[in-house]
Amino acid sequence: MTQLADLEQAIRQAGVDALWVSTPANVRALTGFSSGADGKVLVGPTGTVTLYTDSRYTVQAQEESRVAVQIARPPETYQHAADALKGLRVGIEADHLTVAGLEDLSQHWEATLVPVRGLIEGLRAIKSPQEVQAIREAQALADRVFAQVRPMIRAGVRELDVALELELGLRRAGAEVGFDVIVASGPRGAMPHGVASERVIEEGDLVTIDFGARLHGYHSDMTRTLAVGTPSDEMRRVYGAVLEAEEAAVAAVKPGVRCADLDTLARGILEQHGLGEAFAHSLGHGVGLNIHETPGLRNTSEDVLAAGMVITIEPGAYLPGVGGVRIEDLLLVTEDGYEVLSLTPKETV
Ligand SMILES: CSCC[C@H](N)C(=O)N1CCC[C@H]1C(=O)N[C@@H](C)C(=O)O
Repeated sequence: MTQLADLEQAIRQAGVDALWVSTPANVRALTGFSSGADGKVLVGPTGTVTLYTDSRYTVQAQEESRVAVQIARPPETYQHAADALKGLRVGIEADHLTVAGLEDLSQHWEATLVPVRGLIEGLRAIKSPQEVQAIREAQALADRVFAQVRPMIRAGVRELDVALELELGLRRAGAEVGFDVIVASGPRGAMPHGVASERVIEEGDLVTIDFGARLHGYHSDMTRTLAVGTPSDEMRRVYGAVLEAEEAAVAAVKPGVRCADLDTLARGILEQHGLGEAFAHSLGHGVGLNIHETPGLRNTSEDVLAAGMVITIEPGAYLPGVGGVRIEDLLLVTEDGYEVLSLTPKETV
């Protein structure tokens, strides 16, 4: 729910007079239209916001959109906007607009098209109370589903069946499945994005489960690594190291902290345990309409934490041929620190 005043200021700062929005999550954030992928938005030079979509969505757009709706298909969409944009500098979303899309706009508009990056994404990083509530509910629902499914995670069960139960649980509770469920057991745990396979979980395995709900468009995200039976001493040591890094990074979350510094903190702890090389991804990310959004908690990030951001902290260690561990919490950055939204307990391994 991006505020119009903030949007106008960001557009001015980007040095453009108007903005053509084609990124689905940005379309949704600006308008409330839930089929963002089938809509485009023009923020005009006077600050007027128009949602363009086609006649399949007439009723839906009228019900959902907070802004004026124009039903049209390209090329009428472009022609409709052309007069208002003559001679202006119009921002286009460089991270999303295709080369073909750029050609179409150039053909129809007598305007200077200026690539902009991350303009609306930056505004979306700070969530409104309503957005926080949607994420909170999505995570609470995911926590409940995890508790229901937990007893079936044992030796002899396929990863796919664990994923299916999680998906069914989310669906039954009224949510969507936020992303392909990761269930990575035994040596498959060495794959950070090891989506559930036909592998049968064995005694002594660690099992990494990373899943999320999507509710009213907003995601949750959480990872737990569980032990089935007694894992090797090596994997128990790795688990302890990842837990230490996770807890230290969570404890350091507060407004004003540089995301790059948080990544360095967690990475440093894993390095002390000889697992620096094994931490094969960034520490975390913002969560909202997209599963991965601003801020980026990685060592090259310029982002700084601010109250109202919803982020993950998810260090991991991945040992090819052996296994892996990841522990992830979902956090709201508050005025004086943080609130952990993912309430599923971490197990003793
Ligand atoms: C396909 S959505 C995966 C959600 C998951 N919680 C997640 O964000 N993961 C899993 C391990 C790595 C991490 C990830 O994909 N991080 C991105 C932001 C990166 O580039 O490091």
